[in-house]
Amino acid sequence: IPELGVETPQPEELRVELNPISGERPLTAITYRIFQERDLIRTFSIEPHKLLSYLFALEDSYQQVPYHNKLHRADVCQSMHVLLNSSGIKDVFNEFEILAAIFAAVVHDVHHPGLTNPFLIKTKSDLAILYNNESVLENHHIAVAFKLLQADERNIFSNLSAEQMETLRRRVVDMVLATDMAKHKTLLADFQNLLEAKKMSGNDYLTLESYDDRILVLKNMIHCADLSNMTKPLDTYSKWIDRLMVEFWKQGDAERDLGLDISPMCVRSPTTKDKHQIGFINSFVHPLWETWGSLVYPDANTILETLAQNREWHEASLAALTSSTTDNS
Ligand SMILES: C=CNC(=O)N1CCc2c(sc(NC(=O)Cc3ccccc3)c2C(=O)OC=C)C1
Repeated sequence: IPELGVETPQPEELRVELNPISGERPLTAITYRIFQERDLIRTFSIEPHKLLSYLFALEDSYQQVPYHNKLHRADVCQSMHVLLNSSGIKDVFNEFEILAAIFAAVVHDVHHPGLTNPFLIKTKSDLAILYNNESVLENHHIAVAFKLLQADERNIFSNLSAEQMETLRRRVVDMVLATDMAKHKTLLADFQNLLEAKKMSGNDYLTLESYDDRILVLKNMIHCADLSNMTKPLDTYSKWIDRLMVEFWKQGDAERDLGLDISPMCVRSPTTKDKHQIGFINSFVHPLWETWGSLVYPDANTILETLAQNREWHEASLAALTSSTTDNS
């Protein structure tokens, strides 16, 4: 498969043509490139025009929300691509698992309404009724992703056997469901138990035999990719937070208008952003990345340092805010 996806006598002209697409279509550009780099198109005889049609449809299947949009999906897809190459697990996963992992990352938030599961549940939304309050958003993302595959011109897996398709679907469902924040504590505890057991067995590299052990690592990997904003350099990280806070504050306004309790991170106040980030990093992000860091040691050391610095930045910013408010109080 040529670098630009199609044979051309004028690669430079085509590259100029394609650039605006990668600007408007970051998800398609990034995902297509990753499929190429990992040779997935050739290995699974994926027809390039079907891959582009599917990615375009995926990119166009979204609601106008500031954070949970195609940029976030492109970001998680790229982060997954990097995490799959971490030392200690680089040669663990086979091409089928890699196909499932990249696909799960690119579809994991498709058609996200910009609202949280607790909100959808307490407002008795159609989605919560449809999915019986169980991982409401995540079930929706998976259903939309596979619905889009049903059109023949978008079925990128048409050359997989029925059995391969069944296993791929199982893996994608397992990974996307694992991005539900409500599953975090169990997912991380199982991951820590697995690593403890492996350490006890003494061999220094990770050997994963069972489907359950293998998918458990991939579930934690996509969960890490989904919560990787706080491990990025501050200027990138703060751009993500600003997008997310707009989404949360809009939800807070809706909760207020509906006479519902306002979720803590949706309260419009100067200290919410810092308080929520500090709490979220302490309860979810640091424990998860510390465990991941022990699996891929020393690959995640920089990430863990950046995470600590970002948390300190919020603590300093909160201290400055609260001292200034106490000053003039
Ligand atoms: C750039 C910074 N990013 C963040 O601060 N977050 C990432 C996304 C997120 C939260 S808090 C939260 N969600 C909630 O806090 C609501 C909730 C609480 C408990 C169970 C399920 C949902 C989410 C979220 O939904 O992402 C899903 C992976 C915090």
